[in-house]
Amino acid sequence: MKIKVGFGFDVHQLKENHPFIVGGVNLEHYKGAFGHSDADVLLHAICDALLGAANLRDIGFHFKNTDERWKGISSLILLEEVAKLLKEKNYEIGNIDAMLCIEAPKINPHIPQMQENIAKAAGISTDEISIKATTNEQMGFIGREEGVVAYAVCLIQKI
Ligand SMILES: Nc1ccn([C@@H]2O[C@H](COP(=O)(O)O)[C@@H](O)[C@H]2O)c(=O)n1
Ligand SMILES: C[C@@]1(CO)OP(=O)(O)OP(=O)(O)OC[C@H]1O
Repeated sequence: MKIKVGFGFDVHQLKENHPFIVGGVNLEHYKGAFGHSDADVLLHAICDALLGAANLRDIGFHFKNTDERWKGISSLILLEEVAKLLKEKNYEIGNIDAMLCIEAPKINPHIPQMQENIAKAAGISTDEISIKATTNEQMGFIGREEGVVAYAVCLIQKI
């Protein structure tokens, strides 16, 4: 069986009075992530990990940030499209492990809902989706809440 690994990274700026959507969950916070889409940093890192594993370029290659079709779009839809691209290449997703670097708010209470959202969009079990979070101990741009970061790795296999 051919197994491949993928890695993804994303960063988004935080701005006041913006929605803060992470893993398809709308977090209550005084700041939110800014981007062309809904700026879901977790889903973007996961999309890039999946695309990378299948050697299918990256999220910006498939969904250009100048294309009006993707303006404000839910990244759950982008993840669904990425899962379709992998299926067309006869890959199934094994597991995903992701790390969020977000100073605030607390992510832990929202992880089960994020797992549900990602499982539905990617077509895999919640048990195959791990999400973790850390602060940046008040240091740097993450610590000052100027931005947020996510990393993800995944395994995929040929069907
Ligand atoms: N936005 C966050 C950040 C962290 N967590 C959880 O808190 C633990 C401690 O975080 P430190 O950065 O102080 O090490 C971390 O391991 C997470 O479980 C969180 O839920 N949301
Ligand atoms: C998702 C896309 C497309 O709407 O826009 P953004 O929300 O700005 O996100 P980014 O992580 O910069 O990635 C790729 C983009 O093309």
